[in-house]
Amino acid sequence: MSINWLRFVCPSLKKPPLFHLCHLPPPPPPSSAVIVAMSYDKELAAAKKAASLAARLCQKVQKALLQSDVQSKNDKSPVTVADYGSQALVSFVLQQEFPDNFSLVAEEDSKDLRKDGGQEIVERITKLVNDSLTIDGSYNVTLSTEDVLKAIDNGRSEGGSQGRHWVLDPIDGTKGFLRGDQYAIALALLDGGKVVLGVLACPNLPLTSLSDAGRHSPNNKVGCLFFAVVGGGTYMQPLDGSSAVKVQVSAVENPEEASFFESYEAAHSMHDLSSLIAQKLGVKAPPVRIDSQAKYGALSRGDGAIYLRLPHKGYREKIWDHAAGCIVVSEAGGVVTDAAGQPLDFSKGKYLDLDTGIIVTNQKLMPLLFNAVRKSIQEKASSL
Ligand SMILES: Nc1ncnc2c1ncn2[C@@H]1O[C@H](COP(=O)(O)O)[C@@H](OP(=O)(O)O)[C@H]1O
Ligand SMILES: [Mg+2]
Ligand SMILES: [Mg+2]
Ligand SMILES: [Mg+2]
Repeated sequence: MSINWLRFVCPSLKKPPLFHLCHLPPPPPPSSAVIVAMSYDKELAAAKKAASLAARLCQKVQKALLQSDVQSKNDKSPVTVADYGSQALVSFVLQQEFPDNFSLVAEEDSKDLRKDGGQEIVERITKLVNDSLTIDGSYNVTLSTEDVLKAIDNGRSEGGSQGRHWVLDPIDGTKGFLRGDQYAIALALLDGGKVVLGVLACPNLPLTSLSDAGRHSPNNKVGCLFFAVVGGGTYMQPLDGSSAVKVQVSAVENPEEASFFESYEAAHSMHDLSSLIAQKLGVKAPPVRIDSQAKYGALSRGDGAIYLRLPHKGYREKIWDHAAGCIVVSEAGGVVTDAAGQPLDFSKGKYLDLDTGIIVTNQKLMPLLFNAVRKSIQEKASSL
């Protein structure tokens, strides 16, 4: 199995804390104004379909990967046939559903695939995508390798504050995917620079809480689809399509009873800083380290109460790593801010322009968490 390797890098500080939801609606209009409720029904149905199809493609590849035991210890950010296949598939489905108004900001591009020696991998990706489309049966097409490369490159939009843009991470947590652990297909819709819809497919996330005893039992089914539309709450359903349930973040108010999530990869978040924060809060449980936006999904249903993401200096967060997760948590009653207490701003293009770190919890715990984060960051800086 061929695997190409990519890498990324690089953040800032400002303004007083606000504790807003990340997609906070504008202030209410005067009572005489006509309120037009925006419906995103068609977009939600398309996003769920695209993410579920992509999840199936990824599951197939992950199974083959694990069986053939192809893994790597290279610590650069990886990209696999499944990342490309997932992006091509989601891009194709969305373009079919919204041919007149289609803009996609997505993580991957076809540059490496078009290089010498890339043909074999492109053929594999094309086969995976066509197999997925055949199983689905809604589109009577067979894509060529060039169609697949174009579908991948249709994710080159820059996003921004005007109009609608889909935001896709075709596999978030590629390192987790390669290890056989957690990963997510994360798809969101921006409208006027705000996240209005998010879907998170988490093929390896147990349907029952991560905090439940016996979660490693072979009977514990995995595969969750979280979805949220602005103002409509957050729902979770099994990836196999059975019915959805509304979910809520944890109601824990006492930080000693809170458990928290952080990245599995220490390079993605400073584990020493989160331990200091946990210590200040009096959190008793050890951190739960998992890959990808599955953390946002798990938090939205109350598996844990806090998610801390504190990247090393210089790392710039990309919108596709947080857009879907942010609305999934905030519609479930949670709060997502940067380390300065500001809501995340998805309107500035591919990157989030934020103060070092992202903090996520429920509304009751946020003030305590925010203070602990600020104090810990100051202490760490003065000890250097
Ligand atoms: N040095 C770094 N610091 C912070 N995040 C990083 C990073 N290197 C990669 N990432 C991002 O972390 C994401 C995975 O998040 P997590 O740590 O929550 O699993 C990666 O997404 P991809 O796997 O889509 O590339 C990548 O965008
Ligand atoms: Mg990546
Ligand atoms: Mg990612
Ligand atoms: Mg990715």
